[in-house]
Amino acid sequence: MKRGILIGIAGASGSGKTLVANTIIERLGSDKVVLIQEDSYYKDLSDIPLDARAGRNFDHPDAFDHDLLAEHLTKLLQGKTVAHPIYDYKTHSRLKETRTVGPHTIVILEGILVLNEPKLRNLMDIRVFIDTALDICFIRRLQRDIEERGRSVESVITQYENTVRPMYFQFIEPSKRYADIIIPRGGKNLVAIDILTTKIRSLLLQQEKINLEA
Ligand SMILES: Nc1ncnc2c1ncn2[C@@H]1O[C@H](COP(=O)(O)OP(=O)(O)O)[C@@H](O)[C@H]1O
Ligand SMILES: O=c1ccn([C@@H]2O[C@H](COP(=O)(O)O)[C@@H](O)[C@H]2O)c(=O)[nH]1
Repeated sequence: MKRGILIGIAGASGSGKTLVANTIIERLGSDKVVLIQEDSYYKDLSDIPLDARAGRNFDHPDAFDHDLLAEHLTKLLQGKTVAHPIYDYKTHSRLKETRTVGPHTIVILEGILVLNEPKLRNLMDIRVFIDTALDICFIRRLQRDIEERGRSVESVITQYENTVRPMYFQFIEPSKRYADIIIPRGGKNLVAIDILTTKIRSLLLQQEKINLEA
C-alpha cells in the first residue's frame, strides 16, 4: 500500500531544482520529508580509466540507473528503508558506502531527466518543471562546477557544447509537457515556492491521517 507522496522536480542543470527543493523542505520544517536526487543514481564508471570518464555523456537517460531509482522510490513510498547510493562527481563513480534512507511521508525527487523517464513520472503525485533561461543556467553551472565539482572553465564549456546543451533540447525541454506546474526563473521565485509548499503541506497532513487510520 502506498504510504507516501512523491513530488518530482525537473529542469535544466543549473535551473535551480536543488534550491527550490531545499527551500520547500526548509519551509515545511518537517522530518517527514526527504530529498532524493537523481544524480545519486548515475551509473558507476569506475571500470573505465579515470581520464576517459569525464568525456562521457552525463545528460543522456542511459547515464542513469533509473531502474534502481524507481525501485528505491517505490520502496520509500511503501514505507520501506533503502540503501541510497552516494555519487562522486570528481571521480564519476559511486562511493562504497551508502546512505540509509528510512520511510518519509513526502519524497521530493529532483533531477534533469525525472520527467522524461516514464517509470519515474508515473510514480509522481505532482510534477514540476523549473523553467529558467538556458544562458542563466549556464552561468550558474559554470560557477558551481568550478567551486564545488572540481572543474576548469574549459572543461565546463566543452561539456556544455558537446552534451549538456544538445541533451537539454533533445530530452529535458520536451519533458516540460508532462509538468503539472511550471516555475519560471527557478530558485528564487518565492511566490511559486510558497504555493507549492502550501499544497505539499496539505498533502502531508492528509497522508499522515490516512497512514494513522490504516
Ligand atoms: N534564482 C536564483 N538566483 C541566484 N542564484 C540561484 C538561483 N537559483 C539557483 N541559484 C544558484 O545557482 C546554482 C545552481 O542551482 P541549483 O539549485 O544547484 O541548480 P540545479 O539543481 O537545477 O542544477 C546554485 O549555486 C544556486 O544557489
Ligand atoms: O559525473 C558527472 C555526473 C553529472 N554531471 C553533470 O551534472 C548535471 C546534473 O546535475 P545538476 O545538479 O542538475 O546540475 C548534468 O547536466 C551532467 O552534465 C557531470 O558533469 N559529471
